[in-house]
Amino acid sequence: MRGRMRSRTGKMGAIRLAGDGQHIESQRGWRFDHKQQHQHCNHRHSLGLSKLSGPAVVWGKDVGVVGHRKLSAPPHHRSERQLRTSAPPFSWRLLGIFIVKDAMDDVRASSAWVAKHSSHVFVDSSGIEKVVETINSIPRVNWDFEGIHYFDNGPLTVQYLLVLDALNFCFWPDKDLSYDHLASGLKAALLNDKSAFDADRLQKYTGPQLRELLNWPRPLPLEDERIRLLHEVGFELERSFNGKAFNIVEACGKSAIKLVALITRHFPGFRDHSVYKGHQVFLYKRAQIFAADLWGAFQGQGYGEFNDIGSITIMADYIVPAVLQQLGVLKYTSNLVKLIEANSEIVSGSEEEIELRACSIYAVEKMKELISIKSGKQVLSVELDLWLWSFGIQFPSLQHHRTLSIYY
Ligand SMILES: Nc1nc2c(c(CN[C@H]3C=C[C@H](O)[C@@H]3O)cn2[C@@H]2O[C@H](COP(=O)(O)O)[C@@H](O)[C@H]2O)c(=O)[nH]1
Repeated sequence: MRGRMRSRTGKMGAIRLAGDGQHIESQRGWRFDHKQQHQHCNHRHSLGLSKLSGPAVVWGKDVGVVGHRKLSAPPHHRSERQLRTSAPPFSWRLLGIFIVKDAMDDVRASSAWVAKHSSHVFVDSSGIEKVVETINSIPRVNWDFEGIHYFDNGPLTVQYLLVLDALNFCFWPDKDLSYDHLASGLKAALLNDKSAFDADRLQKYTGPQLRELLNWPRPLPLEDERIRLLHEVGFELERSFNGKAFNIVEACGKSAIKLVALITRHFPGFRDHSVYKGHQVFLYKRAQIFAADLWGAFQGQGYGEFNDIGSITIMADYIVPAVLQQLGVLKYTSNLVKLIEANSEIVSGSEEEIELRACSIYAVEKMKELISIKSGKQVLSVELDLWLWSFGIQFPSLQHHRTLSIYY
């Protein structure tokens, strides 16, 4: 497996996973060993990173290497430029190696596969045409249209959004609970105590403490899972990213694709995938919404600047499929209609559940293509998602499918 790494100086160095599966090697003479935790790296082109020390990711085309880098010689008598050019000895603690794939290509391709083989949910192309003909332009919905999110234009907002999206799932079992309670509850908690989402604190919350933080009077749906995921986020943030979510974003060089790859690589709770008719399907709802939320909150600037924001698909949750069905874009079998109307639980990982989510992604990708053909306008899936979702939540009577899931 081969890839290429671009250093900060713009020079290219090939990196590859060695045949023994134990080493990452570069043409420029550095080598990581899985077995040894500490490596010395003396080549000035080898890391190509913006910082001299701290958590860092080296990106190749196919391989990513996550590490924590420390200067082992004191830098007091050298300028930063000298340090870069005179090959200082870095100590590099290897944290992980992962295969870089275009996660959103996986989402798009596997959703299309499901749509082609589906048995319970069908994408109606005439329904898509009607929607595209009826709406002259997609209404622009402001990201924080509800005014419920924390925003300070800095790193704490990134920390807030990661915690928010780690818990952004399955509100429906409590009929009074919604996403708004989570977003505004976490905001109030942070305004009250700026250290509430520090990595060490995240690892210690209990169910009752989370309820208290959100000012929610009774156990939350899937509360144990929510606590497990909070701990996971705190632990991995501390282990690999100096406790700070902005380090994850900074490591991705303005790429949403890399961000989704890194998040799903490091935080198993975000790895939203399943097996459908023997085929692996990737939907990555919460990982993608984290990128979308950054983009929306920071208005495409700073921590929200992604050169490839167009690669994100819609976020397959339980609201958007219901809206698409109302619009005539999705058609269900009568059995599935009965299940949804009776509020029966649809098992997580069942064909029905995967089809509902994957066909929604596929349908909106098709809608996007048609808009581009008809009007020449390039709309983003993120924009279509926010439009469909904000439309759906205005109708509390909208009947959606009910699956107990940590993914959405
Ligand atoms: N596709 C999609 N699904 C989304 C969101 C959001 C919130 N995004 C915020 C970002 C900017 C805006 O200001 C939004 O406030 C939540 N959800 C999902 O909805 C469900 C909750 O529904 P209910 O129980 O009625 O609150 C649940 O699965 C949740 O994960 C979205 O944007 N797109």
